[in-house]
Amino acid sequence: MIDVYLLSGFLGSGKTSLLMNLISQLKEEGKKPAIFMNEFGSISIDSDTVGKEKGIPLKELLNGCICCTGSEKTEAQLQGLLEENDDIDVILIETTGAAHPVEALDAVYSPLFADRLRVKGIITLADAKRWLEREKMSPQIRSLFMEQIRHAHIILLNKTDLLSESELATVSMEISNFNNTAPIIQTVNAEIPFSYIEKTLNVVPNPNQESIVSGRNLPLSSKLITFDSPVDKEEFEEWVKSLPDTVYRMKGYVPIRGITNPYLFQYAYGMVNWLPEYVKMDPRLVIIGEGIGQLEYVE
Ligand SMILES: Nc1nc2c(ncn2[C@@H]2O[C@H](COP(=O)(O)OP(=O)(O)OP(=O)(O)O)[C@@H](O)[C@H]2O)c(=O)[nH]1
Repeated sequence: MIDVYLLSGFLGSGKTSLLMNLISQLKEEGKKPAIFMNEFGSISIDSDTVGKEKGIPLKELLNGCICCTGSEKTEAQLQGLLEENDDIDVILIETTGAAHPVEALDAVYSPLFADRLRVKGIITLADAKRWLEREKMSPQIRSLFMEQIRHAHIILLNKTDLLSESELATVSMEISNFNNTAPIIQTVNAEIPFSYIEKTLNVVPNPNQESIVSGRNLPLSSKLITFDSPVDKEEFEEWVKSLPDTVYRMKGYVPIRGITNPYLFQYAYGMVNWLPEYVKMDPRLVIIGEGIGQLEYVE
């Protein structure tokens, strides 16, 4: 299993700085990290910087952000990365600053990789100065900025050098009230030992919950459901409608009674989408949401 870490955070919060720090630490430890990056538009300056680090596989999604270009493309990219490099230990994903954490998670978690990738969690860079000035943001941007912090499994309160001690105390307190499950680490230039991140996110997963995002009391988690036998499509859709609205995303291959191959099933924001598959995929479904550990499909 390859460990996957998602680096989240608003535009300019320090994600690239963190990525560079972590790469050099991992290389010092003799590990082989791979990087997945995404930026809006075409060639990004960030990828040029990282490309200078020799010997690290870099797959960049150039045509938009990792989360909105469709998961097939991400899956293909990940597949390529895994095929070309069979000795990767860790994958670091720098999500675009405009990504919602659920979308970022969604992009890396595919039923295709359930046996190969272990998503360890989301590390969010929170720009301390921007937090203080968040009232100046438009409501939509502010909400994204705050969602990234709310769903973090570890928060790096970055750019602390730009704040006075009393401002820093205020920001730390406000953020810990806002997300009371993630540890908050004050950083400058996103300097943090990788061993801390590894240790914090390294908890033994509960085998009953098949949690893909491991960790204790995490705000966001995922769950894998496998199907032993084909289901009735209408009953399945009824079940989908009955789910709590803290289920944000589902995708996978659902075996339908009377149809040869499992259908590709997608669910996002209340919308359901079915697509026939020409290949027989393993019948399993991934659910991403909050408080979903006990969800089961029963006909
Ligand atoms: N003063 C200060 N500047 C910082 C700190 N961390 C990062 N910066 C600067 O902030 C700018 C953005 O940092 P990046 O690491 O590129 O942030 P990013 O989140 O990758 O940015 P985008 O790719 O644009 O979303 C750079 O000019 C950094 O040098 C910090 O702790 N203090």
